[in-house]
Amino acid sequence: MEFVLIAIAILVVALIAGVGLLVNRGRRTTRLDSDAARGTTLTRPPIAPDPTSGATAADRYTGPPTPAAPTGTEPTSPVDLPAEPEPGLVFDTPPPSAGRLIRLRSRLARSQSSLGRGLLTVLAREKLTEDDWEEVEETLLAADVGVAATTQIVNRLRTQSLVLATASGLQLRDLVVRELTAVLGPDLDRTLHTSRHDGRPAVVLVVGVNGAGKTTTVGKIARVLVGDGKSVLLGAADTFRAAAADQLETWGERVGVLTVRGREGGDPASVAFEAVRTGTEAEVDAVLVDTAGRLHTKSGLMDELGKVKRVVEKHGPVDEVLLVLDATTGQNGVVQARVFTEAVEVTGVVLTKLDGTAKGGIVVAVQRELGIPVKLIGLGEGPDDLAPFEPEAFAEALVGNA
Ligand SMILES: Nc1nc2c(ncn2[C@@H]2O[C@H](COP(=O)(O)OP(=O)(O)OP(=O)(O)O)[C@@H](O)[C@H]2O)c(=O)[nH]1
Repeated sequence: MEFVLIAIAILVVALIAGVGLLVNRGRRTTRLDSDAARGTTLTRPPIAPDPTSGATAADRYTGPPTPAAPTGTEPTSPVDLPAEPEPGLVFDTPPPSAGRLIRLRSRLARSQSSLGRGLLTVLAREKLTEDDWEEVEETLLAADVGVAATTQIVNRLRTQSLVLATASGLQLRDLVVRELTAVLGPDLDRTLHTSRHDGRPAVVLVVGVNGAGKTTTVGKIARVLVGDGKSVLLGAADTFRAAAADQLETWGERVGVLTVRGREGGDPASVAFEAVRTGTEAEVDAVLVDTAGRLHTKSGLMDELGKVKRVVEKHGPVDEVLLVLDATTGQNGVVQARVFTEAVEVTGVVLTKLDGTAKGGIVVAVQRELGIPVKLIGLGEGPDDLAPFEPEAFAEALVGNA
């Protein structure tokens, strides 16, 4: 009887070990060296062993493949070994970011039909009455453009009533595109600071409320940068939710970039610090740090965010603090944003889920009320559904074809 019990116990242990090995296949998480924050680990993408030495390629891996440097210039990263995926595994090669808004413009269909089409339908009427102008105003307000910008657009269109009366469909469309572009802040600086400078990587901190799309956005930005030929390292400073770190590692592994993560419930500032330290040693172009979602109404959590930034700044200034806002939350996003800007100096907004709303005008309200440029927009759940924000292309997409 005893033998049977012992045999069963051995079988169970062997089974658990086998399942563990299968689950972890392809994921290499190693503890960082002794001066790393307690419990912080580094996940390397799965890559093939180097047959010429005892060490595996993973041991020597320092970043994703570096694109060929133009002749006469030095490569920016010390990568001496192109990362080769394990046999059967291939890193994704994301498309470059240029022109994405135009390619993804159909995702704005809901805003296009209610805002763009709505405006054109009213303005095309033969003689515009007071009721018609009220309808124009309501259309803009319903799309969350905001009161100030709505007044500006209506006033400018009214002064052009004579032009409107004789305009062709195409001229009318161009006029509406022009007026929408004007309120979208065409002159704001939307540069995403993700290039190495002063011998260190650019550091990007991503913040926002729960479920806004932060982790997804960090993953998408990593793909944009890899697609544009840059080397990246990810920091999973969302220690609140282990699944968020897993999610980020998966994004990283798909394009061959490293992820630094911490223990669940650990200190997010330590993880962020370690991520920047590791990225600096690996000489990557940019370190992207994901933070936990936090309610703007919880002052303790907002203080924690301030601490994460201060600790990271021990390495040097943070280059970008991107606030991720869910476009479907409408004007509430503006309220959230105001509180976040009090805790950390936000340098740009990423407006996600614009594909799922008819309120594309929220871009205008966010920028005007906060004075912070929208730098990127999320247009879907797909890995490459993130586009740099371009006012004119956005206005064109909202209005559609005449
Ligand atoms: N339709 C659409 N969905 C999006 C977009 N961006 C993110 N999502 C989805 O939004 C959900 C939440 O995204 P996460 O990235 O997990 O959000 P988070 O802010 O990191 O969440 P917490 O860590 O809980 O705070 C996911 O289902 C994403 O696929 C977008 O641009 N469009």
